[in-house]
Amino acid sequence: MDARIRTELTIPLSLHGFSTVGRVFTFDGLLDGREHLAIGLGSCSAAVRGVPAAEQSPLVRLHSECLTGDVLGSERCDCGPQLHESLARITDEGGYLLYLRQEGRGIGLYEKLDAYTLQDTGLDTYQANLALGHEADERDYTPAAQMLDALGIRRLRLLTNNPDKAAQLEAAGLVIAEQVPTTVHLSDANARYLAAKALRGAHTLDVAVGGRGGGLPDR
Ligand SMILES: Nc1nc2c(ncn2[C@@H]2O[C@H](COP(=O)(O)OP(=O)(O)OP(=O)(O)O)[C@@H](O)[C@H]2O)c(=O)[nH]1
Ligand SMILES: [Zn+2]
Repeated sequence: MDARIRTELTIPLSLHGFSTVGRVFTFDGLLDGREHLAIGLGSCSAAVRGVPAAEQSPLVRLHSECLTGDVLGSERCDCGPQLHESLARITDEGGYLLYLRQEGRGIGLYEKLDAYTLQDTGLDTYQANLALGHEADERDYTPAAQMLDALGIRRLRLLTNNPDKAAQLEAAGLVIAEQVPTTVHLSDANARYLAAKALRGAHTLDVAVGGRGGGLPDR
């Protein structure tokens, strides 16, 4: 199914003292009917329609919504610092941040918070999803592929440590010229979470082999 750009507009952005300008795109025809956004930054903050993008490889981040991390600054996960890092790096190199409405790896906010309460009893982030009757990760990046297609992007550099994002975009026909890792934003509060991602979620996080104080715990 094809999607098309519905609206584009320029919005000045400021987060944790970092200011930039975003070209914000909305879409019609996205597979899951959710209100995902694409934000063009740096050299991609100007209108892009009609620009041949075939030979370009913009830096692209698929950022899954995390209200607790992105908005409230929760330290249980690394989403807030990753969002900040992504805005800065993409502004610098030129590309897009796709803000995907996939709260809680696709299970929604209330279910994620229920999963947090289970994690407080000892389950890891994936076990908690399963205990609630969900998949460990329910995200489908088909709408992201549709958005990139609507923006005229066929080839990109993907800012992620999650190989599933690259695999799903490639399966949708996009060319991943490079998988660019994000910084590992490790803190005492998110150490168990990042360890679970590295050990059980196959994320390519250097913390799995080192970390602070002799390495991360097993969950
Ligand atoms: N179900 C659930 N979702 C979580 C939890 N912690 C964070 N999330 C959600 O996970 C998503 C972010 O996924 P991450 O695993 O941090 O990162 P990623 O997007 O898979 O990979 P990167 O591109 O490397 O950052 C957001 O939608 C968060 O709301 C948790 O404990 N349980
Ligand atoms: Zn988060």
